Amino acid sequence: MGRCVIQLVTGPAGSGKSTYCHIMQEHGLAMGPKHRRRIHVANLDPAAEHFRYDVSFDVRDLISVDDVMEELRLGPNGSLVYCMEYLLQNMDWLEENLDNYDDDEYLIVDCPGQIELYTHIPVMNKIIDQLRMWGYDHRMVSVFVVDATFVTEPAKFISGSLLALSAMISMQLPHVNVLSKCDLVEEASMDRVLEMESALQLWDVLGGGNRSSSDFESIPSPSPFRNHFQPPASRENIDASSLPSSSSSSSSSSSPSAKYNTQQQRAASLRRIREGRWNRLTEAICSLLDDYSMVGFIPLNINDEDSISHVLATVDHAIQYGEDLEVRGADYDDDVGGDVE
Ligand SMILES: Nc1nc2c(ncn2[C@@H]2O[C@H](COP(=O)(O)OP(=O)(O)OP(=O)(O)O)[C@@H](O)[C@H]2O)c(=O)[nH]1
Repeated sequence: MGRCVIQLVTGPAGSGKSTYCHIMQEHGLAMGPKHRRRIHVANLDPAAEHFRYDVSFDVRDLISVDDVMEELRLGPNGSLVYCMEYLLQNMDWLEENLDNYDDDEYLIVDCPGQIELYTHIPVMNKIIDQLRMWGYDHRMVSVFVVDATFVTEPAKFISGSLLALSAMISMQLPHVNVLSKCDLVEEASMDRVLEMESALQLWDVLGGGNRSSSDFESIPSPSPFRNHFQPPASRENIDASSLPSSSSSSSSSSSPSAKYNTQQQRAASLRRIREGRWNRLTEAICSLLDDYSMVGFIPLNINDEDSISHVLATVDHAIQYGEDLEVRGADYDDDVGGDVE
């Protein structure tokens, strides 16, 4: 019984996990003769509906969300949790399927994306622990897929980074974050995002920082960032005493439209104060991500073979897959008289 290499593919719903699995399977077969690799793909998502890859084994043969919803009359989320706990109690099913692969084989597992399965009800972590006990400890890598549109808006960028961080910490495996759907993001904008050296810098360029409108002239146009952000007023200029008070509204005018305008001004001032605080909190989170170099993303454009190769090479590197194959190269054989296997 061997211990194949396992890529566990996770990420939010709809982020492109199944597409990633399909693309990698096709890419493995399309690689040159020296590197060609048969990539097996298994589905571990009991709620999956359609996928385009060839499935090696499928958890829905054991249990599916549809069956649980029908038989136990649970909702979709409760059914998913039930299915994963059922899998945990029937791990011999998984062991039997994994036993079909040898040491040199490569398996990608399309996992459910719900973050609750990794944090609140850490059922996926228990499955990973069991895999460790079966001897896959140094044979597993996690690939977290995030939609590229996540990094083109400040709030989504922070949310995506924290989700990726949370997945990395909970799974405790070599970890690669993949930015999917890069073909859908305008090239100029994507290049600019990828040029950024830090989360803080990216946050600033996306318009999250406390900046003046002139700073935004440097963002190339057309750019999705420009549409999504109106720079907030400077924090220093806002304090509670500057807010229009309700008493001033009655003294200035008693007409309904004047009252309405004053209320609008007050609401706008309060919103600016909140934005100032929110920016400071977000900057602190970005600094934390930067200080510990915790989150990075590898872009994936499924229409570009070089991009797919780069992602696969990065994942291989994270798990040191293929390092033992390097010594078999022709150059090395020549150097040592061809004695080395
Ligand atoms: N253009 C483009 N579309 C993509 C890409 N990746 C995924 N999609 C589309 O995004 C949608 C969701 O993709 P899936 O691969 O099913 O995403 P998923 O994460 O497996 O989804 P769930 O398993 O339902 O959570 C589908 O319509 C895909 O065709 C990509 O790289 N480029």
